[in-house]
Formats: sequence, structure tokens, C-alpha cells
Amino acid sequence: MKTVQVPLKDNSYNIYIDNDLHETITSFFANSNFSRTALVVSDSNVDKLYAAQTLAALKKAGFAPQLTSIPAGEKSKSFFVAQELYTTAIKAGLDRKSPIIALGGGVVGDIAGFIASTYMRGIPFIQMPTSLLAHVDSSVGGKVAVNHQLGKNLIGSFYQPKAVFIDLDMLQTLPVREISTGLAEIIKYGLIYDKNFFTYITDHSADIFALNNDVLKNIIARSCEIKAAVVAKDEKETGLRAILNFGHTLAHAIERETKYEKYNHGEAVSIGMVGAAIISRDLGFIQDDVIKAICHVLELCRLPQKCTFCSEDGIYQDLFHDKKTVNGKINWVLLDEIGKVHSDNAVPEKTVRHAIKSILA
Ligand SMILES: NC(=O)c1ccc[n+]([C@@H]2O[C@H](COP(=O)([O-])OP(=O)(O)OC[C@H]3O[C@@H](n4cnc5c(N)ncnc54)[C@H](O)[C@@H]3O)[C@@H](O)[C@H]2O)c1
Ligand SMILES: O=C(O)C(=O)C[C@@H](O)[C@H](O)[C@H](O)COP(=O)(O)O
Ligand SMILES: [Zn+2]
Repeated sequence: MKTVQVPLKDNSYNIYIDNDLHETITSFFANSNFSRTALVVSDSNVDKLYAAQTLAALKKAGFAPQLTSIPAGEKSKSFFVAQELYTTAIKAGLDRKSPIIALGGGVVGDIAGFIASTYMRGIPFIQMPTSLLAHVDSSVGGKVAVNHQLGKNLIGSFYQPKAVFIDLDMLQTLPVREISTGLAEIIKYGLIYDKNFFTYITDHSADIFALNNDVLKNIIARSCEIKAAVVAKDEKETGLRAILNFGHTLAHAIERETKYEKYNHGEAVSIGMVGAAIISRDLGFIQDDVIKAICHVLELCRLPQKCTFCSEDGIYQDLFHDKKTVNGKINWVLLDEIGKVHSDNAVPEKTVRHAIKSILA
């Protein structure tokens, strides 16, 4: 078992990473002081695969869990679905000490966490991520949210889980497109924080697609360590944490512009990172060789580098809904070299527009 701690004083928690975590889960819940009425939130794909075993582990710990599922996909991260989940929680009789358990990808984690953070002003929340993206990113760090029709993740809060259980066996059923999706955020960690990790991903992409257990465990553990280290220093994104948003200023605009139908989050992040790298190059922070190295690893990871369905103006206008935009100034996370980034809120409009044009197919 690999355990990564997220050290946040009273809100500290562990991330448990291993194959077959049932006994760890049962023992965690049996030793908790949670009310025994629990709600497991999953989605319409994951419930068929992993709900039975999760409910069994909870029952073994003495819990009476109820399962509810949302339709799979980003469109479920909405007010409408949230409203239905509140009703389910009330009808299930959840009290202030009842846990909500997110069993699914980042969509389930983000919305279930948002419900847990607001239901009765906050009840215990546990992450059981099932996609690679959720293993390495969304289950860690406490950003929970739903989308608004005007922008991605615009309604949310910071609300840490009590624990994260990453069961590597669950990746066996993940569609290959979702492996690529997770890899986009993993490449992000290399770019913002750890050049050796970037090289490791480049060298091991074939092992990752072959689901080599040791390689998966390494990249998931290293990603969680990097995210935990950043979040521990700046839980509520007053400064440093913005580096985890590298590529996301453009990515969120691309997702919204294409109505969450053409690109999933990781694919949009992939294109967004190319755009941010182009801005970094045009401002003289990096040279062409860095862009080449980024495009090479994205290609190995079967990720897109250009956006087919967007317009320059549409994307440009959406950038102003980014949460890092303050007083009308977009705060960009830009590359200095592989493994090092900085923030810049004075990028000229023409530079931004040139980057947008460059990522349009
Ligand atoms: N809170 C954060 O810090 C954070 C970080 C990154 C991304 N996100 C959010 O996460 C979301 C994307 O998450 P995602 O990529 O996991 O998408 P997702 O939750 O839509 O899952 C992707 C697909 O894989 C399926 N799936 C998940 N696990 C599976 C498994 N083990 N076997 C078979 N199918 C499985 C799902 O049903 C879905 O169809 C976005 O909304 C993004 O904004 C949040
Ligand atoms: O945890 C963070 O901080 C991140 O920025 C991680 C991102 O990968 C993630 O997509 C996050 O949900 C984006 O946050 P937002 O504040 O831009 O909505
Ligand atoms: Zn992301």
C-alpha cells in the first residue's frame, strides 16, 4: 500500500493507493465516528461495475448505505442534478454525521463533494475515484463544484474529503480515451513541477496504455504527492495553487464553447497547455524545443493539440469568466522551462489571440 498524506492541520487526510482496497475501506469506516446512514453517489457506467463491492465493504463496516447514480458525463455537473441529489439525501435520512461517498470519475467527485459541502452546511465526504483523471487530480485537494451555463466550475467551494481510496484495479475497465484524459493532468504535473517526472511519462507512455501496474502506481503516487504538496502550501488558491490550473484558462473556454460535447476535460487541458506554451514562447520565456517536447508527449499519450469546433472570438470572450481573472485581467500560468512556471496578468491581447489562432484546427 502506498499512502500519501495531504497535510492541512485539522483537515488533513490520507490518500490510499493499492490494488483491492476493500479491507482498508471497511476498516476506515468501521473505525470512524460517522452516522451509519451513508449515501454512495456514482454514475450510470461505474455503478454497474463497482457499486456492489463498495456497498458490501460499507455493510461489513456496519453501515446502511444507499446508492444513487447520476447519468455519466459532464452534463451531469449541473444545478438540476444537484437539486435531485439534495432530495435523495434528505429522503435517505442523512444527518450531520452521515458520509457521502463519491464512487466515480471527476464528475461524480465534484458534484458529490459540492452536495456534501452544502447539505446541512457540510457533512463528511469520502472520495473513491475510479478514472485515472480522478485518481491523480480531482479526488485530491478539495475543489468541488458544478458548472453554470456561462462557465465551468463557477459555483463551488473548497471542501476536503476525509480520505481518498485509489483502487488501481478499477483502471482495468476504463476506456482508453479516459486513460489519455488522465494523462493530460499527469503531464501537467511534470510541466509545472517536476522535469524528471515529465521525462518518466514520455519514456513510459506505452507501459501506461498497457496498464502496467507498477508504472501506474508510480505515476499516480507521484501526481498525488505533487498535488498534495501544492495544496498543503495554498489550500484556497491565494497564490501558488494557481499553477495546478496550467492550461485550464483555455481548456475551460474550449469545453464551454463546445458545450461539453466534443472534448472531455483532459483533452481540453491538452489543447490548453499547448496554447499556454505558445504564449510562453511568444513572450520569450521558452524556446521552440520545449513546445516540441510537449507536443511529442501529447502525441504519445494520444491527446489532441488543436481545437476543431471553436471560434477565436468565442474562446477569447470566455477567458474572462476564468476564476483567475481579476479586475478584467486574465492571470495566465506560463512556462519558464519544463518543471517551472510563473503567473502573468499582463499578457497582451494580440499574444493571446495569436495563441488561440494557433490552436484552432
Ligand atoms: N476538483 C478538481 O480538482 C478537479 C480536477 C480535475 C478535473 N476535475 C473535473 O473532473 C471532471 C472530469 O473527470 P473524469 O475525466 O473522471 O470524467 P468523468 O467523471 O466523466 O468520467 C469519465 C468517463 O469514464 C467513466 N468511468 C469512470 N471510471 C470508470 C471505470 N473505472 N471503468 C469504466 N468507466 C469508468 C465514467 O462513467 C465516464 O463515462 C471534469 O468535470 C473536471 O472539471 C476536477
Ligand atoms: O486543484 C486545482 O487547483 C486545479 O486547478 C486542478 C484542475 O485540474 C481542475 O480542473 C480544477 O477543477 C480547475 O479548477 P478551477 O478553479 O479552474 O475551476
Ligand atoms: Zn483539470
